[in-house]
Amino acid sequence: MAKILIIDDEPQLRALLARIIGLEGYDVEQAPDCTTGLRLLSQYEPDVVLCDVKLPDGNGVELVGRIKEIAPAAEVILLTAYGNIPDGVQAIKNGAFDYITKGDDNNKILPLLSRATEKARMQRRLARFEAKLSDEHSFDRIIGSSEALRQAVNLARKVAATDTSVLLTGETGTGKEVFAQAIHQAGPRAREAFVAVNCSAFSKELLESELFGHRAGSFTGATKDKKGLFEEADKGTLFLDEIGEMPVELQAKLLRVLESGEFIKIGETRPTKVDLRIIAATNRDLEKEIAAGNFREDLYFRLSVFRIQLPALSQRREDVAEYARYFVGQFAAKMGKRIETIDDAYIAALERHTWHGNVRELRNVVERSLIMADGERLSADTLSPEFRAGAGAPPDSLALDALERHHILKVLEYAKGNKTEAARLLGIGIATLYRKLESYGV
Ligand SMILES: Nc1ncnc2c1ncn2[C@@H]1O[C@H](COP(=O)(O)OP(=O)(O)OP(=O)(O)O)[C@@H](O)[C@H]1O
Repeated sequence: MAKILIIDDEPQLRALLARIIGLEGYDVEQAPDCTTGLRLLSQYEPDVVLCDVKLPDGNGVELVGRIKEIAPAAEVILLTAYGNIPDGVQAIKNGAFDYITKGDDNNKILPLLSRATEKARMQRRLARFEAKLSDEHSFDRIIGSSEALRQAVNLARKVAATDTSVLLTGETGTGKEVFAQAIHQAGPRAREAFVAVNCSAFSKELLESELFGHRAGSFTGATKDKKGLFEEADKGTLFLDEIGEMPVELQAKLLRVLESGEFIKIGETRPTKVDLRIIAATNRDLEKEIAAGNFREDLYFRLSVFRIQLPALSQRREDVAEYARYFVGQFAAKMGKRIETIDDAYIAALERHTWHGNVRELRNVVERSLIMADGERLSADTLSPEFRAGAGAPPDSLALDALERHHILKVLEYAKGNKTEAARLLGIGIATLYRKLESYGV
């Protein structure tokens, strides 16, 4: 039930309003002055405050700012005296939802209340969503207790509080994007946008228009004005993933944006100003790329003011078991399965493996084995044959083929026959999947 707080010093009017509003199904509290109103604000947590202008210990117009400070999600409707429009206008400037003239606008109160409570509810929902999002991307969600990973987390926590550019380096799947988001969330721009772009996913022309935006008609196909990602990320953070793949000509333009905070949209002549934090990531050795003429040294210096190297999983095998348990819990919940025990042989097989795809590969392997799991015990049998082959089992290619067939068909069944999804889960190309299915006569 939506909650309404009425702040008014006239007892009769207050009681009348409370009755009208209460009859509509709202929960109502009353306060005769500012002091009581402010106290009730934190105790009662109203959705909407109906507030008079002239109060014994203050002025309602000025109170609006205080109310919004204490309860940002609450909406305020001011009750102004007849003919006093300037009060209402000032109240809206101070953050009020609207104002109504006492006595004159009685029929407007209920529709206005309904709109104000709806807005307050949306705001609460948004605040909860933002809190959940920031929790999901916080440093606390970064798994791994090895010394190497903890050192990287410590460095990231330190730099997060500043506004410095960060360069995250490390093999694919080591968590560069996870770190970038945590740095953003723990930094001064947490409430602003985090915009990620994968520089390897676009051709040079497309990447340029994605980043800078364009004016309609500036090139064939540019039918509308388009905001670029620099602008989308204004005041927030732009995460440039796979920066090593950015074409050299664009690197020069990026450097200019970093140095001046300005850029020119495609098809425009006037510069646009932006205020950004840049976090870049790469799995390439940028120093080698500089030597080979593929990366600009000046951009490298600019981006690598603070560099964090994320350790590969092969350098911290002690983390494998922790990731495995974490991902088992995550996927079991997602798939509605109950896993009571994880066999030691299962963990041992994962610890033996060489993880070229690092945490991402490990996560995918756990997801696949949960699809295979039938009971409440997760055994090494749920892993694909290559893991078991490494466990010292006698090589029996016929048995392996049969296992592989069983595994692939089960994954395909889980993916509801969607071959692209099955190939993704299996970690093989779609063409390989088709070849295998054909050999099984499927
Ligand atoms: N320390 C970690 N804790 C929890 N999850 C992690 C961690 N590191 C990686 N992951 C998970 O592994 C997957 C890959 O992580 P991410 O995309 O951040 O890697 P990346 O280094 O950016 O990869 P790429 O270079 O391929 O873009 C994601 O699903 C992420 O949630």
